[in-house]
Amino acid sequence: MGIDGDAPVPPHRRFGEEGGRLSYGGYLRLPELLAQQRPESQAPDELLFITIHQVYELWFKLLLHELESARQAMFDGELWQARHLFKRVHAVERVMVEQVEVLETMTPQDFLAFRADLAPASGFQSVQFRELEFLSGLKDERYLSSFRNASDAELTRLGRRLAEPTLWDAYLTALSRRGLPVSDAEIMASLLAVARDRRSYDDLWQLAEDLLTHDETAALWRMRHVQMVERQIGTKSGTGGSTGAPYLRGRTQLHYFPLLWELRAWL
Ligand code: HEM
Ligand SMILES: N[C@@H](CC(=O)c1ccccc1NC=O)C(=O)O
Repeated sequence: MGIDGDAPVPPHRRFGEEGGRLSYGGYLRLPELLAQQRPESQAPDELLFITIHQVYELWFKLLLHELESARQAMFDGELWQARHLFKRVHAVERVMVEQVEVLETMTPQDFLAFRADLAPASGFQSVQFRELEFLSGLKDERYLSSFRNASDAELTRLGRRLAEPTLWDAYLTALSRRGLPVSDAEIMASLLAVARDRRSYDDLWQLAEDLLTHDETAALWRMRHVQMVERQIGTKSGTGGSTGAPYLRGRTQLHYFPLLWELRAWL
């Protein structure tokens, strides 16, 4: 209660100088961060190109952090916590899809002014992107060879991601904690049981839907990326040595959680 006896007053604290230890730029390491945009060419749009990729890599870093926590929450049976984190993951993923539009303000002519300077670098070599795929369940070891120029630390990270459990492994643990069998032969029946008995299993159902949304939004990004690629380089091959758009179109068919898609046919 407040001093006058009726209106409750929330406790609060006024912040002052606090010894002047932290500042905005110091806390956010802005001198370091803003020194990392260094174009290879004089082309005016290269700053945009670098900036957008760095922003993606920051989002990738956050996604890896949140998805690791969501995986742990599923292992621990704390499904509410996993769902809370997936909400954030989905929001970031939607931003990542929308952000493509910013790079599409660049004309192909302006891209060509610096594209040759980039080869053989390419998105192929994004370690964090591949980590996200591995963590989500798409473990394709063939990509390790595309990381010729990766540092030892990066290769170690990828190797660890290959070895560690995926989001799907964690979801299976969550199912079995509730007494549902998860062997290859029984998993579809368990998924169907969850779908058909929402009174008992709604949390598990909603969590499966969260996984599916993660899968779907990743596919949306791939589709958006390939549209941008066709707009920028048409049928040219990629600086990373692939066929370009045809290779990327093939990757839009991928699913992190194929059983959740297959489930639809059995419902
Ligand atoms: C002008 C814009 C862009 C063009 C023309 C482009 C083009 C390409 C091409 C042709 C590939 C296939 C690999 C190769 O042979 O090079 C590729 C792969 C990739 N790009 Fe881009 N890209 C663009 C922007 C971006 C952006 C903004 C990101 C965000 C990080 C990105 C991330 C990736 C990733 C992760 C891959 C690997 C995909 C996979 O293997 O499934 N790209 N890109
Ligand atoms: N692979 C692209 C070049 C490119 O987009 C790129 C080059 C260096 C670092 C990141 C890139 N982004 C995605 O592939 C191309 O073939 O034009």
